Amino acid sequence: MIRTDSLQFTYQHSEDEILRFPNIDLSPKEDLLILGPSGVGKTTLLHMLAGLLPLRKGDVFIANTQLNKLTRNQLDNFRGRHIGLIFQRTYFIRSLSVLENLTIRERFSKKKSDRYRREELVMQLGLSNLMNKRVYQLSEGQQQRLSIALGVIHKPKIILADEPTSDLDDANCEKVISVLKREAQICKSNLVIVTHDQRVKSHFNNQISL
Ligand SMILES: Nc1ncnc2c1ncn2[C@@H]1O[C@H](COP(=O)(O)OP(=O)(O)OP(=O)(O)O)[C@@H](O)[C@H]1O
Repeated sequence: MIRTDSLQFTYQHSEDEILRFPNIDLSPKEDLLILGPSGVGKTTLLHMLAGLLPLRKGDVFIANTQLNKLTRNQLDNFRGRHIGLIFQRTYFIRSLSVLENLTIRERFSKKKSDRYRREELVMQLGLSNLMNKRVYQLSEGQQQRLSIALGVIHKPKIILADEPTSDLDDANCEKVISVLKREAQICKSNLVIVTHDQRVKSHFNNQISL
């Protein structure tokens, strides 16, 4: 469940540009596609939903937790446990293996490590044979699939994906969307995608445009 109320954001040194966002109200397991042209504030909104940007105006509730009522530590713990982030630019530990990156992400969530879940997920994403490779040895496409695995391994309550398909050909775009939807179903989470990729539109009924 995700609910936002009267969200606004202004970046420091850009005080004349106020970004205003429509309210969001998602029931458990509901998907949302957020569309909009470059610069309109899609990434900013996603970062506010993830508690990565301070909420100066407006509220975000995730599974009945009001993000702006949490202390910094509580917010970090909440994000680690309950939010799955798939960024445009991914943050791996490049000198470690695929398996080590996944294990660290699992540990960070403070949830019990689930070997079956990990093996099933990497198989779905075609990463099973790459578990002992270091991240710098992977191709771009393999790294992108790993970023999805890292975003969902801990079964988050919400999965937030920023432009997950923008650099992909049509076949891989379809594949990534179906993997994300399937993971959201398995994790019983809300899936929120922000994109300007019009190919993704037909896959989601629930859409807002910024
Ligand atoms: N750190 C920052 N400091 C100041 N302004 C910023 C900062 N980050 C983003 N902005 C500005 O805020 C606005 C919204 O940016 P944002 O990245 O959220 O847009 P977007 O819709 O995700 O764009 P894109 O599709 O190109 O990724 C833009 O005008 C951008 O220039």
